[in-house]
Amino acid sequence: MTSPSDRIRPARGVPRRLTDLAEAFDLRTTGALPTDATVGAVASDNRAVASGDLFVALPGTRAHGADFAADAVSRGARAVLTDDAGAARAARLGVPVLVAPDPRLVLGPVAAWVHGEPAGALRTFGVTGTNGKTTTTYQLDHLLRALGHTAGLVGTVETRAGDRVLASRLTTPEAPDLQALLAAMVEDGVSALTMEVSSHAIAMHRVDGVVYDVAGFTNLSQDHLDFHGDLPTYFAAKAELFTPARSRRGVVVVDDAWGERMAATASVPVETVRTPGAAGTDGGATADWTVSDVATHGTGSAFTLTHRDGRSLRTSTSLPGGFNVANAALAVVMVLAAGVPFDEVTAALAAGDGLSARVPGRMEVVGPGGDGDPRVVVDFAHNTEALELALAALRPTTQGRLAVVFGATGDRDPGKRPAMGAAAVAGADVVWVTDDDPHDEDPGKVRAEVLAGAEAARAAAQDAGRTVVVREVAPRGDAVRRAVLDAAADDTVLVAGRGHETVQEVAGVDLELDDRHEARAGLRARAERTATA
Ligand SMILES: CC(=O)N[C@H]1[C@@H](OP(=O)(O)OP(=O)(O)OC[C@H]2O[C@@H](n3ccc(=O)[nH]c3=O)[C@H](O)[C@@H]2O)O[C@H](CO)[C@@H](O)[C@@H]1O[C@H](C)C(=O)N[C@@H](C)C(=O)N[C@H](CCC(=O)O)C(=O)O
Ligand SMILES: Nc1ncnc2c1ncn2[C@@H]1O[C@H](COP(=O)(O)OP(=O)(O)OP(=O)(O)O)[C@@H](O)[C@H]1O
Repeated sequence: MTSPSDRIRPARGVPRRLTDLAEAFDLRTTGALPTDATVGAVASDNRAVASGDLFVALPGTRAHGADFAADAVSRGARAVLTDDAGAARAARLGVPVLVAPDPRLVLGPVAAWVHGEPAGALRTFGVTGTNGKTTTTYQLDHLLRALGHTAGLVGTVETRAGDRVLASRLTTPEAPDLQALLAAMVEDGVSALTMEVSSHAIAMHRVDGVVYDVAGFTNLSQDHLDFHGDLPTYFAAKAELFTPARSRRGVVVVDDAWGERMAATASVPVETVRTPGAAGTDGGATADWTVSDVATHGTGSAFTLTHRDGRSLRTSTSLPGGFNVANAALAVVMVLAAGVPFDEVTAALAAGDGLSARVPGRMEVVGPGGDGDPRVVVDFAHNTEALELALAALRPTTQGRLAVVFGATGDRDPGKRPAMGAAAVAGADVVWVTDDDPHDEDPGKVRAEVLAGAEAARAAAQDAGRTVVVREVAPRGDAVRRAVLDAAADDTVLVAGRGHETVQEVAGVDLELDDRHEARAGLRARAERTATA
């Protein structure tokens, strides 16, 4: 995990006058601004402040940024931008104070202005959706590099600016970090940026100040309702991305009603993509792009992508499952929507072995199976739909039993816990209920809510003549190792929910926990058991 002070900043920059800033954004000041006062960057967390920064003190749910303004000034902040409440507390710090009614609303445009609007110097792609953002951005990054771009990537797993890499704290960074990152990318010669745009980020104005050349939409299902309240509000947050203030063009997967609604409500030009996974539609006749002829190809799938004007290409993705065909198709169409010529994209796909990016913790094969061992796959699925799809993706290539190890996140979305338990029983033969990230919630209580759904589904499956084994094991490391040890040679074990994550937050303590490491420990224990048998 990185701390707020870890951020990628440009090495050079043109300091901007505070008087120009106050005028450009119509900011009230609590006194005369020195005409020579300048700022070179922006920070909204005191721990990230460097000399010459503007510190933006935001009101929050847990604190007001003004609580940290004195420390920010001691770290070299040249001025404070805040609201009226913050201004009263920052007044005696000996630096200019600028006031905005809602500083979070101006934070993005101010940070972009201070850094010289860096997004304008990049080809920019933003991907939103409940599931598939990380996978799609990695595939986009892979294709942009195959096209010769120096590509930048921002998302849940990591932030890459050319050769600089930083582990991510948020899926979508706060505006000061994002704009500094974009400025550093421009400085490093990055020509194309791909990033995940979470619904939280849109709702909290983190990406204000960026107009994406192309915005992509994967899908919408139940998640994060503890923040958005309900699905229509969650949808509305994502729909914001497909407006002229935030993007120039859009590409929308219309495999479900939410996708069709996104395409219909977008106020920017949109191209639609439909795959054979489309539920309850007319099979794609009305989509701009249609995926067809999906076939197993190595560990993933080959597929054909055809436009209504007849243009067609055949390519592949290395990641299994129909949903990864949708992610791959979305990535290709987003690049085409950016104006890259069709034949250049076709050639780059051929040269780059299709969409073959390895996405950390997304259907990551830790043990391929064979030599007496089960196949072991680690995935990030942590909501009901993702779990269903991940299990469905692995079932066709599982000769024996399909086992799943998973839990539900504490302090988030309790409504989805029984449904995840039921989804696991519906899709697997052996279900190991364990912990995910409990955060500050009692892990046993979270497991019990998941088990309630699992047990009900298990009883129903038994009545229908299908036996499913449901077990509860904690802590998570034990559950992963036991599932791998318990599996037969022709089984598959899916370890779902945490993917690439290496830290488990338990009651405020960050514990080292990497599912891939635990899975490999289980495979080693099998080898030792065989050796001593
Ligand atoms: C719901 C949400 O997103 N909250 C974010 C929000 O919190 P907040 O407005 O309540 O702020 P606060 O924590 O009260 O702090 C107030 C101000 O004081 C500042 N501060 C705070 C502490 C300190 O020591 N120094 C300091 O300067 C903060 O930077 C902030 O400006 O602003 C904070 C500062 O940037 C974020 O840390 C916090 O993200 C929390 C940690 C979080 O968990 N966010 C998750 C839900 C999130 O954003 N997830 C999405 C992905 C979702 C998905 O698709 O899975 C993401 O984009 O990562
Ligand atoms: N297009 C899709 N539709 C449904 N499920 C998907 C899709 N793509 C991936 N998944 C499933 O969702 C999980 C998360 O995928 P990924 O990390 O790419 O999505 P994400 O939107 O970035 O998730 P998060 O917002 O939590 O970071 C995967 O591990 C997989 O199980």
